[in-house]
Amino acid sequence: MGKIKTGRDAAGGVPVVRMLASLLRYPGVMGPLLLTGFTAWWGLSHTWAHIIATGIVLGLVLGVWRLRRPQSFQRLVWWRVKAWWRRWFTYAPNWWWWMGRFGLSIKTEVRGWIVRPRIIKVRSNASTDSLLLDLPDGITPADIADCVDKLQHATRARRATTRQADPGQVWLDLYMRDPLVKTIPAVPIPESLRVEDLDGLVIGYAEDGSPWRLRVRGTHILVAGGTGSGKGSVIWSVLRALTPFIRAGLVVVHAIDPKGGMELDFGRDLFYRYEADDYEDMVQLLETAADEMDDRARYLRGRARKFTASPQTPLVLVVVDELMQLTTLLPGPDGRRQMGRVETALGRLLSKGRGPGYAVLATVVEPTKDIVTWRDIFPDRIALRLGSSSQVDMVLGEGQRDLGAEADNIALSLPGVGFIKVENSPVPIRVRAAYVTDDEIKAMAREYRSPHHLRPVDTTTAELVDVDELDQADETGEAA
Ligand SMILES: Nc1ncnc2c1ncn2[C@@H]1O[C@H](COP(=O)(O)OP(=O)(O)OP(=O)(O)O)[C@@H](O)[C@H]1O
Repeated sequence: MGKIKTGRDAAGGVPVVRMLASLLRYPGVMGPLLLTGFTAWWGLSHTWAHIIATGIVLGLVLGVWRLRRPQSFQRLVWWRVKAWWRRWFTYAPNWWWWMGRFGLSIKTEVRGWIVRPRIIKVRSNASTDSLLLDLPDGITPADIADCVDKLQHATRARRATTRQADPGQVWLDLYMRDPLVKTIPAVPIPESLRVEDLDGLVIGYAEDGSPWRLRVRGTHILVAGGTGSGKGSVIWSVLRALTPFIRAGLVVVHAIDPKGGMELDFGRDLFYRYEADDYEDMVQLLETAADEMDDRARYLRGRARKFTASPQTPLVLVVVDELMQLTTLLPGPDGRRQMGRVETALGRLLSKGRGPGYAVLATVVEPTKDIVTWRDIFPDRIALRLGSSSQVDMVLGEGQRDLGAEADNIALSLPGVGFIKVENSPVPIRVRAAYVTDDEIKAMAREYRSPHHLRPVDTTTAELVDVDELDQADETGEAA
C-alpha cells in the first residue's frame, strides 16, 4: 500500500480531500461503509424487518457467547471491535498532524511529497493499545522512541514504549489504564503437576494482562527492592506455585532468612533445610548445597544431558532472603571469614548449578555496586521499587532504565509491582506479583509439606530413572 502523500508542504495547505479518499483503500473503513450503505438500501427498498431480525439474532448470539465464554468473547470480539474503534476514531483522525508536529516527516527530493509514519495495525486489550507503524525511508524506530513522551501525552496514555517489529516497522505500545493498581490475590495452586511448569510458574500478571511466568529450572533469580517493596510476595508466589512439586518430592527448597526468620518462618514446613538464627549454620547450608550439587553433576555426567526433576533428582531451590546480609554484613570476628565462604559457595552454586538442577532465588534490599558482581550470573532479575535510577541499571543491566524500567518511580502504594527483563522482549516488562496472605502461607505449609521434611533422601546419588519415562509420567500425573 502506498504512503499518504501530498504535493504541498507540510506547513502549507491541508490535503483533506486526498487524505479522506486515501482512507477508502482500507478494508477497516470501506467494509463498514459498504455494510451501512447496503443495510440502508435494503431497509428502504425492501423491509426493515429483516434488518431488525438479523440484529436481534446477532445480539443474542453475542450475548450468549459473552455469558458462556467471556474470555474468548473478549479476545475474539470485544478487543477487536475496540481496536477498530480506537484506530479509526481516536488515532487515525489525529495521526497525520501528530507526526508533522513531532517532526516525523520526510520530504521526498524529486516530487516534494511529504511522507510520514503510518498506522498499519492496531491491537487492543483491556489496558493497552499497540500500534504497528510503517516507517518511511529515513525514519527509524529510534526516531519514534525519541518521540515517545510526546506520543504518550498526545494520546493521553499513562505510559508509552516502543518495541521492535520487522525492519521498516515499529510497535508503539500505549498503556491507557493501569491494570496493576489492585492487589492480585494469590494464584490458585495448580491441580495437576507438569514438569514443564517449572519453566514458567505463574506468579502474577504483566501490564498487558498476560500472566507473569517465571522459570525456576535452569536459572537463578535476583529480586531487588527497597523495604516494603514486596520482595516477600515474589518469594511466596514462587513457593506457592511450587507447592505441588514440593509435596510430590520433585522440588526441594533450602531457605536462609538472615533477618531472623521474620519472612520465611511461616512456611518452614515447606523447606527441606531452613536456617534463620545462626550465621555459621547458614554458611554451612550453602556449602553443603554446593557440595551436593557437585556430587549431582558428577552423577548425571554421561547419564542425562538435560536436567529433569524427579523424586530421585529433585530440583533444588536455594532461597536467600537478603543476600547482601550474608555477603557484606556478617558481624563479629568470624564475619569476614564467613563472608568469604559465602561468596565461594554461592559462586559455585550460581556458576554451576543450572545444569544439575540447582537454582538460587535471592533478594537484595539496597543494590550497591557490589551487586553488579553478582548480577550477571542471575539470568532472571526483578526490579521492584528502588531508590534511584542508577539502582535500576545496577539490577536489570545497563540502559534498562532508559528503555522504560522506571522502578525508581513505583508508588509506595504499589508493593509487588516491578520490572523484568524478558529474553525475547527488548524492552523491560512491568509486572505485579500476587499477594499471598499469612493464612494462605500457613495453609500451604500444612497441606503441602515436603516429604523430605519427614524422611530425608540422598538427592545426589539415588538411582536415576529413565528420563523419557519420567517426562511422560509427569506430564499427565496429578499432584500427589
Ligand atoms: N504483591 C503485593 N500486593 C499487594 N500488597 C503487597 C504485595 N506485596 C507486599 N504487599 C504489602 O506490602 C507489605 C510489605 O511487603 P513485603 O514484606 O513483602 O516487602 P519486602 O520487600 O519483603 O520488605 P522488607 O525488605 O522490609 O522485608 C506487606 O505487608 C503487604 O501488606
